[in-house]
Amino acid sequence: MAAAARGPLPAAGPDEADEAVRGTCEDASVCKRFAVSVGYWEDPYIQCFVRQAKERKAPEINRGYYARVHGVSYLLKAFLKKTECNCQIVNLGAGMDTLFWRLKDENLLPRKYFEVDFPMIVARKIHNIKSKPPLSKPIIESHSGDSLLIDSHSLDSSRYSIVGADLRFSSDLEEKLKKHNLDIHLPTLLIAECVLVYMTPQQSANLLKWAASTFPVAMFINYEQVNMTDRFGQIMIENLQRRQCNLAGVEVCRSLEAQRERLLLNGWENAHAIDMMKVYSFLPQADVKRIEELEFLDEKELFEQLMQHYCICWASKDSSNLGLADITF
Ligand SMILES: C[S@@+](CC[C@H](N)C(=O)[O-])C[C@H]1O[C@@H](n2cnc3c(N)ncnc32)[C@H](O)[C@@H]1O
Repeated sequence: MAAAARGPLPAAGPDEADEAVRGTCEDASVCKRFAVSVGYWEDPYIQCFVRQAKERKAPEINRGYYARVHGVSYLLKAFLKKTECNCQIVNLGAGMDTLFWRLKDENLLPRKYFEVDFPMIVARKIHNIKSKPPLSKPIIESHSGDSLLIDSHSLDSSRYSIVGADLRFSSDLEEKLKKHNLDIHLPTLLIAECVLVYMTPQQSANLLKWAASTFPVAMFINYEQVNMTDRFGQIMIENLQRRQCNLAGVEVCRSLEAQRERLLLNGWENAHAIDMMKVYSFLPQADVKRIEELEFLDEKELFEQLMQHYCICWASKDSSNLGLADITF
């Protein structure tokens, strides 16, 4: 994490602000692509969405992404196990995420996998899918029934749908997802990876409330910033503001307790929030040994600070007693 540059912070208008938020999609996929190229984890699909990063990413960033991908995947697989894949996943603000293809390779596809992002991001993702057989073939293979619907703004197959919508408007979101055969009675996992922080606390509360009141059996996984009121957090905020990117929801990212409380206040139960240093301490020792040998990490203190400023939060609702409340690291 670079130190903050000096000078006044420019203000962004609403369109510029949304454009800057959409730009974070690129940041996430470029960082994941770089970490994959160094060997942190395997993902043959990410290269279909992003060319190799021009600049190297620092080892602390790569390790952080490893813990993020591993942490989200650990909870997700626990959910798939509890539901025996008889479920659906809704990935909110999915960007260029490759989870659908990775789950298919592992024979772990849910009954249906949905992704939502801004229409412009969705159009970009669909363009890639249409032009790259390693992406389109698995969708065609997993599809059954009527013809697969794919145009420049949405994709609907029997196992995978991509929907263009603004998550700040949950009624519009529900209508669009239902057109793609969302089944509110199926156990549902909602994932938000670095997404809620770009909405105001009221908007993310509406989204969380909508999800909690719509799905009787569900789990929510949220990965994002935490402990943002200290000096390190302020530098992170300033660095993003310099790119016109405003963390509208940063107030909820003040502490682990605030993150947990938000889930409870908006209709979720069994809520947990842990920082990424803790997640790192839960990684299997063999994995830690392998990734720590990949690159020399000079800035141990910086790595620890970075990891203390991101967290994974999860919560569930379980009227069918599937045991979702037991899911933990
Ligand atoms: C930091 S990126 C993360 C992408 C992906 N979740 C990942 O981890 O690779 C944030 C994503 O959320 C999307 N996003 C943010 N606010 C949104 C909103 N209000 N409606 C739809 N998508 C949104 C952005 O377009 C972007 O793709």
